Amino acid sequence: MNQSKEQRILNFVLQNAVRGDPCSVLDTIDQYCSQKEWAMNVGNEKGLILDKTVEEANPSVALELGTYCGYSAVRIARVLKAGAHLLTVEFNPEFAAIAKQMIEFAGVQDKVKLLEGPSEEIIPQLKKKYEVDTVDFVFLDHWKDRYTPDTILLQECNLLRKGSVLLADNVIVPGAPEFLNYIRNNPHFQCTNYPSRLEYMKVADAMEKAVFLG
Ligand SMILES: Nc1ncc2ncn(CCCCCNC(=O)c3cc(-c4ccc(F)cc4)cc(O)c3O)c2n1
Ligand SMILES: [Mg+2]
Repeated sequence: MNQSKEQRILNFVLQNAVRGDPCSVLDTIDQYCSQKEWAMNVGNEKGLILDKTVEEANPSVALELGTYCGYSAVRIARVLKAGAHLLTVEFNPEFAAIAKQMIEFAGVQDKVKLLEGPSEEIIPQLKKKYEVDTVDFVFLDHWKDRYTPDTILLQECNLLRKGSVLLADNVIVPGAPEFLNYIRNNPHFQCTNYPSRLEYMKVADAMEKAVFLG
């Protein structure tokens, strides 16, 4: 059975990156995906925006929707303060298995909890099943038409607090026009747009930050 692209990315990391060194894992994924096979990791350019946003938010509890191969989970976990943790949600079992190995190889497994299932099922379970009070930071990188319903669901489940930071990937490509319309016209959120490039391509993309005002 021939390998998937995601398996090839993981194998390239296992053979070329330094175990326990998150930066070398990120650099190795970026090297493979820019030189060999494109993949939908947030990448290094938008990754720098992600780094700065996470560092500024300095979250105790972070949530990621759409783990994929674990690139942004490693990216986020490596800048979390002691005792903080990331919950990352992935519904594709093959991607979840790849991401689990990627996170462990990078050595950030103690900071990351990978939850398998669709966001719409996991979010309502966060308080009772995963003992979450509120989330301080959310990275939206899953189905682009789930950004709005899941932002509403987070509010309905009382998972946001005054100052919670949402950061959405791909608001230009593939695009999340309905989310931009919702969040920019919602008085409970303060929005900022960060123009950038689509990962590994000379194509414009952007990230949108939205701070919950309570
Ligand atoms: N509800 C739920 N709950 C949990 C879940 N876990 C996974 N999923 C499904 C996520 C499916 C992948 C989402 N990501 C993207 O589609 C994506 C695409 C591109 C892209 C592609 C082709 C181009 F030509 C240009 C750009 C670039 C990106 O950076 C992207 O992030 C879930 N859904
Ligand atoms: Mg993305």
